[in-house]
Amino acid sequence: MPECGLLVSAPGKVILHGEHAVVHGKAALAVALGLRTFLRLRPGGGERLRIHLPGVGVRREWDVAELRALRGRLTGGANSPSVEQLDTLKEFAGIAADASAPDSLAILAFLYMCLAISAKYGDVPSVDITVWSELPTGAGLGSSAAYAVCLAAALLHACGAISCPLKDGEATARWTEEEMTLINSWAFQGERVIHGNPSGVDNAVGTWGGALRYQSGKITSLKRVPMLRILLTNTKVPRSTKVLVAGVKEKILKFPAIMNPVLDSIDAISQECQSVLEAMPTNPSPEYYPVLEELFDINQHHLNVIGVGHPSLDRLCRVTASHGLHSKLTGAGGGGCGITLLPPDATPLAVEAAKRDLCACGYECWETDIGAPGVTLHSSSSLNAQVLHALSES
Ligand SMILES: Nc1ncnc2c1ncn2[C@@H]1O[C@H](COP(=O)(O)OP(=O)(O)O)[C@@H](O)[C@H]1O
Ligand SMILES: C[C@@](O)(CCOP(=O)(O)O)CC(=O)O
Ligand SMILES: [Mg+2]
Repeated sequence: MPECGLLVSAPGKVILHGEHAVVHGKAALAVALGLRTFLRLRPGGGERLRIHLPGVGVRREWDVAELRALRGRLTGGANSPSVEQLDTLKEFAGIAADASAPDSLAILAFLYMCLAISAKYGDVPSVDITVWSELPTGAGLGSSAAYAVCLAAALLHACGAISCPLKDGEATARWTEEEMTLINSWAFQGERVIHGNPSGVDNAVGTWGGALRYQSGKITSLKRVPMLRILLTNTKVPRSTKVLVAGVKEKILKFPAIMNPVLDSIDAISQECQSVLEAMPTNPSPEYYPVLEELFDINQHHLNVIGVGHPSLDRLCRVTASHGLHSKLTGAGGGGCGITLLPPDATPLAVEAAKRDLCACGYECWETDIGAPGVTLHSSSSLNAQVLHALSES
């Protein structure tokens, strides 16, 4: 156990193309966002394990000996959470069998990861863990994966399975490729608890950062990523990734001959978009944008066809179109966030007018950097004093 504790962070993500299709073996293009989730781990007292998750209103603690005994009861499941294991954890934590509330899923993912990691690499650590985020929860920006990546890194570190790469005087450090692969694989298990059947793209972006193509577990960095300006809009309509992913599966099973070609088409959109992005100079001129915009429009229609649209997202697309801008949903859809491409020749006036009209719908919108670094270890002194203050207040 690190004497002085540790602070880790992982970014959220934006899927440019391929959400849902990626669950069914198609390609997705995703970029890391400049909005992050942070986890602080400190040595605990009195053989207790405490978690504080202000984003989902959770403050819980357990006896380490009790968790060890619970771990002994979690047989089966091999390398992924089984229904029986999750039922045992729900019973232990007092969570209803069909619970899908944010706090329940967060506790369940934590308990599963903590017990599975400690069973493999060491003892249940006596620590205090606090997780907070700049990302909206359940809005399509991969908050679940950023949470799972932070937990994986911190718990693997606490159990001694990965090193402390931070050198004296450094503000941040990254783990080795091998260690990141391990973090990513455990984060995927955490995503499984929250999503049911995740593709793995979100935890891959949370771990590796940057911009990548993901298909059936294969992660490829994009050769070149132009400076894309993207406007993010949160419709604030709540939805659950797990429910939406399950709905798409049902539709594919019901209408395979109709739905599979749509997924193939989404796959082709991802390929086409990747070719355009890799051909674009870092500071792209407007000529590349009409194709990117058309791909956004086509994919948005496809996502409606597979049943993950929402009137709030239709409205978002209509509002931005009235200012000559093109949008699509991002992430699981059904509400949550949309992305709007901001070409270099979009006038500041048009962008401001679009933002104003989106806000008038009750949406929240903001521009953020893309291609941010993946999971990162921070020196505790680099933590913004204000954030610490906010945490102590929450
Ligand atoms: N900061 C956080 N603290 C605790 N749990 C979190 C946090 N962020 C996300 N989660 C978990 O992830 C779930 C949201 O995941 P999901 O429905 O996949 O939406 P998204 O990943 O798009 O934000 C929440 O219900 C909660 O269980
Ligand atoms: C819909 C999906 O493609 C992305 C889900 O992203 P989010 O949880 O809505 O941020 C599911 C997945 O890839 O596991
Ligand atoms: Mg998610």
